[in-house]
Amino acid sequence: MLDQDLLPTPAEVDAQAPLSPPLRAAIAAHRETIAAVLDRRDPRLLVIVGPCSVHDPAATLDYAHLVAGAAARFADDLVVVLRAYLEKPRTVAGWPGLVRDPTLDGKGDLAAGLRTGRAFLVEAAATGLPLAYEFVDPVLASHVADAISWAAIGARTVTSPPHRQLASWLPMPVGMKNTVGGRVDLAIDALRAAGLPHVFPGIGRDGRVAALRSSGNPSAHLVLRGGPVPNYDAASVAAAANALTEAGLPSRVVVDCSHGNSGKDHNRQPLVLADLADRIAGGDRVLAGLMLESYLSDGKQYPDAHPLRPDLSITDACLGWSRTVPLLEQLALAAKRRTAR
Ligand SMILES: O=C[C@H](O)[C@H](O)COP(=O)(O)O
Ligand SMILES: C=C(OP(=O)(O)O)C(=O)O
Repeated sequence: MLDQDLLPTPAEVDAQAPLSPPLRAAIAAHRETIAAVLDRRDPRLLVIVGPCSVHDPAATLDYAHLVAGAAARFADDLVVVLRAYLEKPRTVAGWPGLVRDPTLDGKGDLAAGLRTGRAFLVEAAATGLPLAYEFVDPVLASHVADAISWAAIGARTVTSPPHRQLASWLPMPVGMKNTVGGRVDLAIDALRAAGLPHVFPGIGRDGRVAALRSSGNPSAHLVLRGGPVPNYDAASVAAAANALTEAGLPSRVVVDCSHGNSGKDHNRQPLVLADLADRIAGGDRVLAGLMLESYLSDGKQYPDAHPLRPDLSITDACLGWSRTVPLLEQLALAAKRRTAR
């Protein structure tokens, strides 16, 4: 029995689910808008919102249309980006995401996962929303990167040199998360590495292993996601901003209201957000953006639930859409007040 399956190349998945020229132009414009928010050339607030993971593409597209409606409504004050996460980094083990296990049964049909995932990204991009993606496996980056407008290097991979080098090559702003243990200094090391040019092995469009050459990511930034204790409070954000300045980096941060900042309790996300919204309304300009884990319905289910609900997260618990809309309103008002100051 063969112990390997050949995967479609980036060019092959692109040919099956291509991005049209207008969509490519829209993605280029989204990347520039997000970079402008991070540079304070655009006074709006970045809001990265969406499910922990995509397990049902059709239901996630329904959710994306709701987000697109809200994004248009709040466009004067917010730049809303959809979490379109197709790979999940697990602490030990667990469902690794749609690309790695599209049938959710452990079969690991990566070829199908890449095709399904790519088709989802193209449809999600067609809603007009910028897409956010955590690049978990650098080998798969070239299959999806052209559809993505904001990237994360996550808390479990931020210390990895291949991920830092990948970030230096990715053509969109990349958020580096502090580690699971709460280390912000290691994320700052990652930002410094991502800002530099590198030559490193990766997968080219034809699927061959290639020497990729990067010129450094000009829009890499810090994402505070909490650790054993939260780090969204004013003192932690100020300490992170000082550390960024000392490292010669721009002092702007994105704060993740979920993960270590919510203790993985989705009911705490609105409390975290309310605190941040107050500070933004009060004129805090270090806070460039926020992340929220939100989906159609509130909470989560186990991935082996029968029947599996399309509208409920199978990884981290999310806020339901009806609880998300008032939070977007709150953030839009806070951003408007900050701009008016
Ligand atoms: O964001 C999702 C999870 O927090 C991440 O993939 C880790 O999950 P785990 O600790 O349940 O493996
Ligand atoms: C896994 C995630 O975050 P973190 O790396 O902060 O745990 C995520 O955002 O899905």
